[in-house]
Amino acid sequence: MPNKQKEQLTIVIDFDSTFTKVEALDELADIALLGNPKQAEIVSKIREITDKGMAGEIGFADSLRDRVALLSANKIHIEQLIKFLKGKISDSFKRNKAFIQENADSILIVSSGFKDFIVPVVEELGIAEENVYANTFTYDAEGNISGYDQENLLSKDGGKVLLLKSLELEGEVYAIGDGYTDYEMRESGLANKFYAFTENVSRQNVTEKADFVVPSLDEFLYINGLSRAQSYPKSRIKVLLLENVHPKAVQAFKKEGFQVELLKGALDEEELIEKIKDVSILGLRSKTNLTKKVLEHPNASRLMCVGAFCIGTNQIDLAECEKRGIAVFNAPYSNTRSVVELSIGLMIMLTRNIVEKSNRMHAGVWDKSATNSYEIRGKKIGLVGYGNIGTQISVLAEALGMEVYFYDIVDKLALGNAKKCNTLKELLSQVDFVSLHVDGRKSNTNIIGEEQFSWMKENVIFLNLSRGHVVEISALVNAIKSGKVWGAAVDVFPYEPKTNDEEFVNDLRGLPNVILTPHIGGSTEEAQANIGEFVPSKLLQFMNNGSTYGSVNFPELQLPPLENAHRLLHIHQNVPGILAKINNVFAKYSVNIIGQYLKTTEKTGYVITDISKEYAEEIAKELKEIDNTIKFRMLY
Ligand SMILES: NC(=O)C1=CN([C@@H]2O[C@H](COP(=O)(O)OP(=O)(O)OC[C@H]3O[C@@H](n4cnc5c(N)ncnc54)[C@H](O)[C@@H]3O)[C@@H](O)[C@H]2O)C=CC1
Ligand SMILES: O=C(O)CCC(=O)C(=O)O
Repeated sequence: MPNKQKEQLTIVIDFDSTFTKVEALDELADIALLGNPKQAEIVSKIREITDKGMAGEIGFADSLRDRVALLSANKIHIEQLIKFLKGKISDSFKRNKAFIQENADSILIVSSGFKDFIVPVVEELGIAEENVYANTFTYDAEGNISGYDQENLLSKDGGKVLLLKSLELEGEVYAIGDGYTDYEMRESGLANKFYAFTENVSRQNVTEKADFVVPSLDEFLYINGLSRAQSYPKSRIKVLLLENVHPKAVQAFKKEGFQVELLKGALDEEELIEKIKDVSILGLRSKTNLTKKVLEHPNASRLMCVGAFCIGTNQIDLAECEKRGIAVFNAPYSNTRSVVELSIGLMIMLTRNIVEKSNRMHAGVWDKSATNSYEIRGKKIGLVGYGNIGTQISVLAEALGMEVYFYDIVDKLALGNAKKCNTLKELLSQVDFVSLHVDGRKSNTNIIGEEQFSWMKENVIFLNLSRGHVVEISALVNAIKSGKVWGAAVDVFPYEPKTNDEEFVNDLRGLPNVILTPHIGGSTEEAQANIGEFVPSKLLQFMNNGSTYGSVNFPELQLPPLENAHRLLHIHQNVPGILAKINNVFAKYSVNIIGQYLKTTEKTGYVITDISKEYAEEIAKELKEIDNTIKFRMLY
């Protein structure tokens, strides 16, 4: 973007918990006291003093003196600390290295910490030693810290104010920091504005005094119209994650600087309409329905992409999302193995009547007998749906000595010795186990009902780990009660409780040799951690560089990284002539196109154009105004 840098602006930046994520003296204590039996006690004492100082509860000079006295550190520890701190530079500072380097002359680091470790760290982003104002340690002959230069203004109470006064800066002075002493520069009138920096720490007594609260450096740069790494600060972009997705997902978005909210349970339509307000990225699992009604509500107007933290996407109105230029991603393989293992385990449990035996044991009944216990080896399993899950079960079941049959609406290659059936009836009428692994499309509603149970063999074992609406529950209940179905395992239900606090109500409750599980086919630590990484990575690629590779409803494009260019993303209805109109705008403004990518589906077109950094601001406006445009955004 054009650099609207202000004339004579000096930016005064704090070091601890601002430039870096941590309080350096606390970390130095950790390093220096390693192996000391009193380490925890001393470090906690130092942290307590730091916090009191930062909150303005004790004078700074006292806080510094007390902490240094507790340290017992030497030069070797300082070297270790520098290495550590270089890895702890705040994410938004790292992201905006270009701004910091270009403006290093007008940036001052003003800290009550110590130059000994601050200078090498800030130099990483191009800030020179002469722009660092901080304390200095004194050392004894062995290199142990013996104290600090007590003449330094920054070692005194109100040190930052004294220092700033002595500098006699001209022009505007903006101070950025997380502590009360940073605010004091504003209070004294020496800084024109104070920005409370909350990326790492947020203190109420500081934020409430600030002119602006900035969750990242991007936000500071955005507010002041300065050049920055993010076109729109991510701290202004809301991510809503539902259904207790894995903490890794929360971390992934937070690390990128987004505003993240995580809710434990699912939301119903009305609740979602309420919560989706201003949300750009939505993450959900199988229980939250993202319907047309939600999508067309004005509250959903900022929604850009959706992550299904699962395989199934039947809970999302994919067509409506596409129509609105919202890209949807899922995790097509991350929990496959978990469902497969559970299905195999359930088959064995049912065939051996284990649940009943276990329940009786808990009631004190020892019933050692082989009655109603069988092996699965040599039995026939029928897989309805031969996709990723169905085929993996096929391979494992065959390895266990089962004969595998499958039926799929799509022509699928048989793995191993599995036998393809041409109709559902052909499959159901000859197998001992029926296991459903179809997807949850609407047309699969009640594909197993009274008639289909009537085709099955007597004493069949029945499993549904696909979707609840695929099976007519009353028909299954009748089949179990009549003895047609000898055992059943059901993991998915037409209605599932929204949270763990809601009662599970279903006619399958209390029936013999029926294992009921709360939709946990994919709920293993491994699967959830995989999903928690995979889905955010797709959503972040979409947000950060426009890639839609792996999207389930959008033209798929894997884009190269954005380097030294602006990227213009234009989503439109797939009607003739849009590309020409887009390029006419570029031609009109003599824009140099570095790269252009186009992909369409039947209904939607997605054109990505990388242009050189000099451009006229009217271009974006004209591109947005092209007829049939659905969404437009710009990355740089
Ligand atoms: N219980 C749980 O926690 C989990 C449940 N699932 C469910 O399992 C489903 C299957 O997962 P994947 O195998 O990964 O999906 P997939 O898309 O690879 O396979 C589904 C297969 O079912 C076939 N199919 C669809 N309708 C059919 C019908 N009426 N008759 C016969 N075949 C039909 C499709 O052609 C496809 O081959 C998911 O869509 C999801 O609903 C997935 C993960 C966890
Ligand atoms: O874990 C979940 O919430 C849903 C799992 C599932 O059914 C899926 O992956 O499709």
